Amino acid sequence: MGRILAFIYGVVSYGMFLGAFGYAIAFVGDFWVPKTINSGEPGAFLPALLINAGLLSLFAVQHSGMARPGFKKWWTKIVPEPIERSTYVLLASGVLFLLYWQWQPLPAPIWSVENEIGRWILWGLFGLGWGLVVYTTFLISHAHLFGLTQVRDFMKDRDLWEPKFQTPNLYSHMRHPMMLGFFFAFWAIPEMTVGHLVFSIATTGYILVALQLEERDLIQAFGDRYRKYRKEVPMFIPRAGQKSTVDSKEQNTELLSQPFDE
Ligand SMILES: C[S@@+](CC[C@H](N)C(=O)[O-])C[C@H]1O[C@@H](n2cnc3c(N)ncnc32)[C@H](O)[C@@H]1O
Repeated sequence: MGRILAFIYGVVSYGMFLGAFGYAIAFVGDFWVPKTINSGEPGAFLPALLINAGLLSLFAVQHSGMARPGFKKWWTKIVPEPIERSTYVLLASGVLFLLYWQWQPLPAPIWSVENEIGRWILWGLFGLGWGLVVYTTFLISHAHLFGLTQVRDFMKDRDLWEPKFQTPNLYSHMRHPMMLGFFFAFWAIPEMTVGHLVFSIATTGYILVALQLEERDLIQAFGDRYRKYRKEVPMFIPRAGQKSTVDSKEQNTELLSQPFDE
């Protein structure tokens, strides 16, 4: 019974993520949904800025803090390991909904692209960015990233599957294609407002810091193979004719068996 409930919990958390992710596209793009990054009655500048900074900080602390091995080691004493990722996904989605709800608009324009072709190019890059984010989740493991593999394995009474070091497809040319997608999604905007600029600068800064933490954990888990990959493959901008020579099939099993050790 507990295993079925855990599975249902995982699926519900995943549904919340889908809602939060879909809403993010319209929120950032300023279309379709009732509350967007620029909609609502603007208030005083400083309080609005502080509220937005608080919302973004809450997201950053939850998102990066709860992803650290040290935190997981402690957290899984309270939350059972099979639903740890689903709980992370659920809380991240909840924080995102709070951000959409409480975000304060700062609608003063920074730039406005009037040229029709220029606008289409920017919207194209915006769409490409979100598409890249979705696509890359499937390259490593979509189901594991959002906790579905874990609850399925638990329901079927199997050992929990851990993702291995991988360099498939785009990952053999750049280390962080998903974050590159977010950069396009956050910056390729024909009508840039002060509020949107605050959002784009803060999220870009956050991603650059969060990636340092992620890579530290990847080195901890995969050792020299990740170090070599890091030397060969740039973070975002691929080098012509160059790709990773690290064999991601050859697994570093002794390190992977202790993913929570720091
Ligand atoms: C949200 S994904 C982002 C991946 C990457 N930073 C990107 O921008 O494409 C984060 C998860 O991917 C995992 N990850 C990142 N690169 C990986 C790789 N080459 N092989 C396996 N897992 C990886 C991290 O350990 C983390 O659990």
